[in-house]
Amino acid sequence: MNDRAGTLLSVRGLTVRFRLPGGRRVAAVSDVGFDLAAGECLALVGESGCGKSVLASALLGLLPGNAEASGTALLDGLDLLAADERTLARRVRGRRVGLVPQSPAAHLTPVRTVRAQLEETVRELTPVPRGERRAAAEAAAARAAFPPGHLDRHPHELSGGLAQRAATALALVGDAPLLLADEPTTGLDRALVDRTADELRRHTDDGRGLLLITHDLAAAERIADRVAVMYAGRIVEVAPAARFFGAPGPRHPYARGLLDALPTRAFAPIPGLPPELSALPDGCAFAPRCARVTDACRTVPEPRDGVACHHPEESRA
Ligand SMILES: Nc1ncnc2c1ncn2[C@@H]1O[C@H](COP(=O)(O)OP(=O)(O)OP(=O)(O)O)[C@@H](O)[C@H]1O
Ligand code: NI
Repeated sequence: MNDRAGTLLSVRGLTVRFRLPGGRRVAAVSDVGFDLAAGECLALVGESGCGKSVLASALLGLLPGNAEASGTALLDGLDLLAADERTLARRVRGRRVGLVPQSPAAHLTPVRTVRAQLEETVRELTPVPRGERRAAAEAAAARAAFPPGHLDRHPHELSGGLAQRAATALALVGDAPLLLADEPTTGLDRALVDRTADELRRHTDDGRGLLLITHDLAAAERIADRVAVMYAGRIVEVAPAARFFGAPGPRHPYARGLLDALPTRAFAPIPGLPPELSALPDGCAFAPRCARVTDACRTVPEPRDGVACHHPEESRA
């Protein structure tokens, strides 16, 4: 599942800064790099405000006007960060990158039925001739396990779970090789979280790459092949999910703290708060909260073996 030869998305040096009035700058994403293969799910986890959604917006060319992005993000040879809006609109969004949104209810158009929205998206994104759009829309619904009997309903007539499936069906219409899911399970109960996660996994097993953005570590553990942990705009650890959630466990002190904070584990929160991204300290951003801090932490650690820390926990494999 980690077939490097099948790399679908390759991100290097991705950095996003927001300019604020008064000359302040928000370092939302800093020097992020990762690869994602076809058929692979990479979970991007980290506390609220660490830059996950900004990273996703950068990949989709949907950053607001006060943002500056640099770096590269190659998807099938096309640099998403260098592409112009026309290319992104015509060739990328929906066609090469399917977006499973954070809040499906907000993403769906309230005044139109699910069927109408699916058919419209089929018309926009695929060459399917008019007479076959109805069948194509029904096929997309089926792929997302959306029940055909509910196709003629409006979004407000759907449960949270069905709204999520409708949004996923829309994301699947263009048969994009990369799926980007930003908090797809927010607001769902545990059973629905599991089901939604399993469905996303199924679309990954069909050969798509899935970037799953979530702060739900249980969902990440359930379906991810690898986990990337973000802190204050940087990826501080990337590890195979089995090693991260099992043995030897996370190696970055922040990543270990995230897992230890889970109610199902030690239930011990990390002391302190993440830094303001408009006033990042020099050096390692986690140092002020880290029990293992040393003088070396005054510089930003370079990632080594998937961990950006001057004193990672030893691999106990
Ligand atoms: N348009 C903007 N202008 C200035 N700062 C912004 C803007 N959009 C986002 N930010 C800042 O960028 C940082 C990263 O935000 P982001 O939404 O990516 O966090 P996140 O990790 O997705 O959090 P959550 O889990 O809550 O969704 C935050 O500090 C946020 O305030
Ligand atoms: Ni977010």
